[in-house]
Amino acid sequence: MSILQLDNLSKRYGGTTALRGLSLQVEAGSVYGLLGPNGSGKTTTLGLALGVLRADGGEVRWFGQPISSQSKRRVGALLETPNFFPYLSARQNLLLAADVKRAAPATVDAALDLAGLTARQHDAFRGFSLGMKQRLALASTLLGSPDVLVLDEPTNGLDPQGIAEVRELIQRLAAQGKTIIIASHLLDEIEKVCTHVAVLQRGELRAAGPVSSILAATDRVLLRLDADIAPATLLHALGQLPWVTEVRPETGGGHSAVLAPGHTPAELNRALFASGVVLAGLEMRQRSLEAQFLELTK
Ligand SMILES: Nc1ncnc2c1ncn2[C@@H]1O[C@H](COP(=O)(O)OP(=O)(O)OP(=O)(O)O)[C@@H](O)[C@H]1O
Repeated sequence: MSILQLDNLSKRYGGTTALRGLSLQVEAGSVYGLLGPNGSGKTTTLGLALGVLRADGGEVRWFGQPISSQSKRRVGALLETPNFFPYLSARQNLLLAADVKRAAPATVDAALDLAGLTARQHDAFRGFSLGMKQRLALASTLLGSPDVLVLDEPTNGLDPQGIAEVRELIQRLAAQGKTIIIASHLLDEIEKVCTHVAVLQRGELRAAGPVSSILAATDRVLLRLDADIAPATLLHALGQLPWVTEVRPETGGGHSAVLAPGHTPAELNRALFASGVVLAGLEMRQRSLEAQFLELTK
């Protein structure tokens, strides 16, 4: 089922075009990452999706329908860090937040539990670590038990420990079946927690799909030859395969090459064998998402 569908969304701020015809679809149960450098339009996308900003063109549909107060109740959002009262406990802060949201006070217990804060619920917010503070912020989005969470840069400003805690929490929420939409400029974050990714650059969609297929789209394989086969023979054979590109010698020995989407290392092995090249080794060497991201957004 489609949870969120953005169709041809556009947004300008005065002379700045923040989004240009953005379309994407988030399916139920996915952890959908919006990845892009600063200023690429991630926050604008989330603001439009949540109905906090008005689009200049295009359409937003939640659960197959235009945004409504009913659909808003099913979505918990964390766009900026909420202001908690430093001297109040985690529990008291959440009870206040529940009151503002008109969420049942009973959902506070579930939110504390999911955020792993039950044992510290009576401690004052001011004594919390950065990670705990952010987990409390996430807990506040869970009030009212929304099906979907929308998080803008959820690990921004956290120390490594805090980042790990928040990532674990996001993974826990995903395992519970929540659909999660995360904007981030961190490749690592998207790679670690997301099932799907949309890459934005200057307000335009550059790539979208399952994280695994975006990774697989430019797989690099390492090829090692039997000692009695000349590298020139390999290079000639590779030159006959239009779906093999970027062939280069590797410093550690052997050659590497990139396979076009849809082609597998096994297929390469068969094709080389058919042209008389026997490989001593064939190893998958995925390029890091970082390299791809840099390439996509350069
Ligand atoms: N209120 C605003 N007024 C004018 N320009 C804006 C406004 N909000 C965003 N912009 C511009 O729109 C573009 C997209 O910004 P947006 O905040 O959506 O990007 P982002 O990817 O979320 O970046 P960041 O991570 O830095 O927030 C940028 O060029 C930004 O300067």
